[in-house]
Amino acid sequence: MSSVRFDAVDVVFEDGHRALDAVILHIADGEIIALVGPSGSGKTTLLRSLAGFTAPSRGRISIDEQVVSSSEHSTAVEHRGLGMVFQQHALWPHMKVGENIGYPLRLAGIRGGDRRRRVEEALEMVGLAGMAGRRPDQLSGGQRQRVALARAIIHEPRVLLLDEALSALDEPLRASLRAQLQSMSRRLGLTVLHVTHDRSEALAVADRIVVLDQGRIQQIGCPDELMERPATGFVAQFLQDAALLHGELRAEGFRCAEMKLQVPRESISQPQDDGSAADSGGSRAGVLAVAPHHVILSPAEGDDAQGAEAEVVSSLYGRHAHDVEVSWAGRRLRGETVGWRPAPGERVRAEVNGGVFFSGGDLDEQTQGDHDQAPEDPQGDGESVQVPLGHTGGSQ
Ligand SMILES: Nc1ncnc2c1ncn2[C@@H]1O[C@H](COP(=O)(O)OP(=O)(O)OP(=O)(O)O)[C@@H](O)[C@H]1O
Repeated sequence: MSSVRFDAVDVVFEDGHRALDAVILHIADGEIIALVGPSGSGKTTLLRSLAGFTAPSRGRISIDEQVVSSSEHSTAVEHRGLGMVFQQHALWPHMKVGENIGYPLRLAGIRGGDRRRRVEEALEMVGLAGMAGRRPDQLSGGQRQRVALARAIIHEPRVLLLDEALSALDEPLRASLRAQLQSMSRRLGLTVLHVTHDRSEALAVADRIVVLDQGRIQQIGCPDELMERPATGFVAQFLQDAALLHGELRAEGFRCAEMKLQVPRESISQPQDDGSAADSGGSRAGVLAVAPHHVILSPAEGDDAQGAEAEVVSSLYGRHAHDVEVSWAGRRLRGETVGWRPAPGERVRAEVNGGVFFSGGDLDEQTQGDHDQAPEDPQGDGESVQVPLGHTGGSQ
């Protein structure tokens, strides 16, 4: 329904913490944007500053070219024309479902049959037709969340803001609501800003994904772009659980001396290609981001066993491919196996058949987050490992 612009927005809290740092983000009318990043990266702050709950310290936020937030001016929350859904569905327990959903219309002075008709339409839109007379405590968690969604869209918001709106739901309900959300947003032409911890959800529903880290935008792009051309090692690690290997890129390929690893040049992509010294016979130091699909594992004793020896650390079942973590020359790498699932402790052969190279990459010790002796990521989702790579994208 509307376009949104963040122009060089900083948010610095009273204690001096900079939660948003020079954020530039232009969202087109009708676009679905997912906002992802590690805990504390500024996702909720970005959403709250668009909603009007948090004021920028610098820069401007506009909806449809109208400035709603700047350091001098702030449009009241209720006059921004936004719909919001949060993780915990905040329904009024004493009101029936229909009254909950119709409340924004009541405030706007829309009465009687017109209001009832629009409530029924909104209920139908979220798959709850005929439930207007129920009380919230007679609904399941997923149904309550859909009521919250219906209430957020009933007054045709300019922008729909979702903060972990599906996170409290279990699969497969979450998957079906995800699909419903996407098709409903398309049908209504809604502009959506969706904050989520769930990387696969972001890739599934969004037109473009914004990756935030420490208040700065690392990359903005459609799912294919982010997966195939991550702008930084951080993005590759965060979205794909890529391992970051230090080494040198030469004409013949990437070499990581520490792991005695050689990856052929033709299977390496370079987002920052700058007339490569390596192509002209020189070499460049940097980092190879190796995603799980680049790590080829095979049984140690097989006829066609190749590569280096590695030990299986964990082995998780996957519907399409099993998720196998190995310890290889003191490093932890995640790989995938199909039709064969090795057990923890088993010796396997490991090879790397590709990756994305980032030259320079002033990495500090935290990059070694997937080192054997480093503290492990407690959630196993890569989100608590922070990698400050020199290059920051911030591209549009
Ligand atoms: N009112 C505040 N005063 C000071 N610091 C704050 C305040 N609100 C948030 N922060 C800090 O700002 C940073 C960004 O917080 P924010 O809630 O936006 O992160 P997030 O990416 O949404 O995190 P999560 O995924 O854990 O919800 C965090 O370091 C947080 O501690």
